[in-house]
Amino acid sequence: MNINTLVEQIKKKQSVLCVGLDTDLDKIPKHLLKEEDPIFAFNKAIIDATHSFTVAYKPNTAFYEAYGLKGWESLEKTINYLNEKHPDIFTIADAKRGDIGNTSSRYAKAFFEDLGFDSVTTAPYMGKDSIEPFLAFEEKFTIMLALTSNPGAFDFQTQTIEGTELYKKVIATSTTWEHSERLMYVVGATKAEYLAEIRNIIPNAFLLVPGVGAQGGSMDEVFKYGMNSNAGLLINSSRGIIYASTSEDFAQAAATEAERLQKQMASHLAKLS
Ligand SMILES: O=c1ccn([C@@H]2O[C@H](COP(=O)(O)O)[C@@H](O)[C@H]2O)c(=O)[nH]1
Repeated sequence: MNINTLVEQIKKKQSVLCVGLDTDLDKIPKHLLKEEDPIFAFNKAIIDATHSFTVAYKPNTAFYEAYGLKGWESLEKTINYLNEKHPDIFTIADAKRGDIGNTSSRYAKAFFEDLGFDSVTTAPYMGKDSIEPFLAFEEKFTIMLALTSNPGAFDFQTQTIEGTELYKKVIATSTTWEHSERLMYVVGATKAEYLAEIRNIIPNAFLLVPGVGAQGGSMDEVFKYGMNSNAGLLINSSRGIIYASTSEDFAQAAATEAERLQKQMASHLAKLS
């Protein structure tokens, strides 16, 4: 996808909402378990109910890989459904990959070419040659973990090395790589107070921000410190939306929660031209 399409969608829908499809057979409504593919049936119902409030969907691949071949088929059906029905909605494979170059190039092929996602999340710990194979793909985006939402982010990411916090060094270094314009960054909503400094390093990049809702991050703080002139944000909610109800009314409840978040976002996005 072209970045302009994403920005147009944000302005049109007055939303930066990303719905996380972390679909768990132990949590979805029991009546769906009799379907041939309960995971896809659930995802389809969630997509049908929420697409007008959202600009992105993010299946976390762990929830599909956990069910082996069947899970991978559900993931493939989900991305095919999104690409056919909603080609203007941005798709994220939350897979957190990254390996030596020739292995990373296989991951990039799998998510960008074979499955057809617009973007994939990557872990930058192995450095430039582990990320470059993803950046080689035109009109695809590589979303690098920068400052994550979990408590363990303080173990390494915020540690100071030679006078600079590691996450800042990672972000700044990545801006020197070829095709760095195809990079986006994960910053947890639970770390919103760090966003102003992150914006000093990458004023124009899009940030994928998980951690509102179940993890306790504040959406208002994310907008306050992280918004740029294109919005520059994709704010993810997974459990808060898809499990808003675990009964037969789950899709309607998901739509109600997605609309509530979209309205909150619209009040901030109104400031954009
Ligand atoms: O720093 C990170 C990176 C990724 N995630 C993922 O986002 C969703 C969050 O789910 P919620 O249910 O809205 O808490 C999930 O897929 C995580 O693996 C993250 O939370 N933090």
